[in-house]
Amino acid sequence: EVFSSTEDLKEVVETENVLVGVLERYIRAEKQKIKMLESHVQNQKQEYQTAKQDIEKYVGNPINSFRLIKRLIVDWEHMEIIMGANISKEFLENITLHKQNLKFPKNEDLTGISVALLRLQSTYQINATSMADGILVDQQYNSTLSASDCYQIAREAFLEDEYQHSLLWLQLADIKLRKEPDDFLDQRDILEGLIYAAYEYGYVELAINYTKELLEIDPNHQEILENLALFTEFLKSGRNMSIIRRAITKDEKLSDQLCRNENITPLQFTSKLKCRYINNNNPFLLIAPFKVEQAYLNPEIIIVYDIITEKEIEIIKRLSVPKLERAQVYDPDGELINVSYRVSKSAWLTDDENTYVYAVSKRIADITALSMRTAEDLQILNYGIGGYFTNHWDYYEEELAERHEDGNRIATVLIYMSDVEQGGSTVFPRLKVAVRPKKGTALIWHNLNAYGEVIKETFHTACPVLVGSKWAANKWIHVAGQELLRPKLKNNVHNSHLDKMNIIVAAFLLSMLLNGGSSEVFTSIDDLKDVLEIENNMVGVATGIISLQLTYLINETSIINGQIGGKQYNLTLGGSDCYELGKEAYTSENYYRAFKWLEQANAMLKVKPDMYIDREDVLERLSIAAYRFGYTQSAVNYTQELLELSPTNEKALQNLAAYTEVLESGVQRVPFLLHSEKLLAMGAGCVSTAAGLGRTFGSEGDFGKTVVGGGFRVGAESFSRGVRSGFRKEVFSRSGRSLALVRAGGGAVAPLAGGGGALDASPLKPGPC
Ligand SMILES: O=C(O)CCC(=O)C(=O)O
Ligand SMILES: [Fe+2]
Repeated sequence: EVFSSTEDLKEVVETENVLVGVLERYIRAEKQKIKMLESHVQNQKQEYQTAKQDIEKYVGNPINSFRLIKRLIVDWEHMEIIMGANISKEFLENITLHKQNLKFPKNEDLTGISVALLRLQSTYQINATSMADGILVDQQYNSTLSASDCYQIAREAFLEDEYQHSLLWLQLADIKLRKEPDDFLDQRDILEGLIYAAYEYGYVELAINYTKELLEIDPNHQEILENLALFTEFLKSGRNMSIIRRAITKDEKLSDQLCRNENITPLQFTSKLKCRYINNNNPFLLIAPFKVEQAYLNPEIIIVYDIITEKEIEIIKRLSVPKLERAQVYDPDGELINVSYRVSKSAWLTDDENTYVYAVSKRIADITALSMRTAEDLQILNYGIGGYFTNHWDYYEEELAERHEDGNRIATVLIYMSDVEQGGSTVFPRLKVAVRPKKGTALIWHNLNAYGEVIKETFHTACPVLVGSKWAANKWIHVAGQELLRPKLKNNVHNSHLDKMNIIVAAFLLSMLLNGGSSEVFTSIDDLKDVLEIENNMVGVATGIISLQLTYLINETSIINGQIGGKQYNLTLGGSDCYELGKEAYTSENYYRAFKWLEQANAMLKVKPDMYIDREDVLERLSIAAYRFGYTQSAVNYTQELLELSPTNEKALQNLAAYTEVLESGVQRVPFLLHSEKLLAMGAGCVSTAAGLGRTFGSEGDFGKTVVGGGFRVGAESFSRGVRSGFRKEVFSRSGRSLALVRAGGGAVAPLAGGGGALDASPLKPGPC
């Protein structure tokens, strides 16, 4: 099947080119044959003319006699051979071979593309005449349809029981054929079609008229004569044809309107929507925040600009092309099936097959503040002409959701990887929202609310592509794995465990894993260990604690002193624990939390050294975390402290120079804090409310302040990935795997020293995008 994606159709264009080549060679060969026959015929004619003047004299010449006889025996035999040469056979075989090896459309493609045209007609309200003249909505294109094209569409419409469409296309074919005769189409074919289409549509009288017209041309057409009798009898009986037309639902009507850019939520409502920058307190987003526009407030649908680069799009498209297959949907039994209401091709790309795919997933995690652990692979979509996906929800319904081990699809990230010339919008009929595809932009929404319940208003449609090609990618994020990020979230699978998954449990885990714990604690959380899969997993617990800190506004000191969830626990943290937490925050690029934990670690280790921990390591990381978060003065101070311990540390000296230069340049690096972070920074205690969904896309407001950095994104410095365990000293400066900011050959960190274009101090402005 080729009609459902532009990518496959592109290859079909090449197929046609190859076949045209074969046809041309065949025509040349046939012409050559005719040419040979012609020259022989000319010679013979000439001989005859000469002979005719005096036949007796002619045959009296022995040479002439010999040539006459030879011509008729030998030459004539050659002529017959040439005449009988079946040149076409070889070429036809060649064509058959090409059809097998090249991408070649089948009958189902003709049906598919014809049905697509009918769909475009009804969604975009285009009449057959306009379409045949190349007018699509309000654009004139210079491709038009001939009589036989119109006839073919009518035929397919008839086979699809679309009799009204069939009738209209046949009438058009009729008009066109009268103006421009066609080798492959006969007036009688059209009339026959008109008779049946009119009859099936319930226009019996019209069917009779066409029958009479056909009988004028072809008076002995037996079948038609019989029909005439039947039709006339039917008309006399006074009965009515009962035409069954499918009722169109309110959602369908609204979707069609929205696809046409009609009936979109009024402006006075949308004007309340804001454009903002998000960073989710993620340092990467701090450096290069994403521009976000709200498409709807509640449920929130956001549009994130420039989520993916041109290069990433190109690579992702290239990777997916060989994998594209007809997109399927789940039937109620959970089986994947082809359906006529989803017409596109799709391919799945895994994070580990390509760094660009991984980079996109990682960025989605940053933006949504959701874990990608149980997210589905990236689904790439390519729609052909008329390709669409009718109203649906992305979440699984009822039992299907219960059966899915990672829970339901909590959120959808739909990335547009192309612009679409006409059509192809994503529309939400119940919200009256329509979004036009824009290359590089993503549409993000939650399919489930904070309690894990489905949001029915997310019903949506991918409108048929009218002109152009549509590339998109879906990332579906699942419930499982979001427990720490979405504490209120319930889902069918993990419900019972999630109820227990609260701050107290985190405290238990903390005490167990960081301090050895007590047997009493062990038994009470035994069942949870399996569910959470974090036994002996320092990273998991550390990440969990950092997330919980933000959700419940627990500052470092409280945790260190065992005050969690309004209770005093019999656990305290030492310098090494704080260092572990700081390192983890650093690794997950949460430099603010890293700074806070490492500051604690440094202070504690100063008073009470730990034989396994080198305070230089702590200070180096601490100063870099400070710098990355925007605390340049602290970065300077801690680097100076490091230099007190190790005055010749080359990298520390270079970093100090770099930090000082930034400070002196006067560029203000004002850190962005989420509301909850601000409260935390102000020393608020434990509060009972969770941050909930509001956090997902960051809070509004402060982004107008100075943000340092430029370009699309600053790449991740992954020095500690993969060496999380046993990582102590070998990772740090002395091992040569530099953490330093100043590195030869650039690397991930923006250049700092003079002339470095990356330090763009111009503030980003709030306001509509
Ligand atoms: O392509 C679009 O605009 C939407 C696609 C979609 O809704 C889906 O694949 O689930
Ligand atoms: Fe969808």
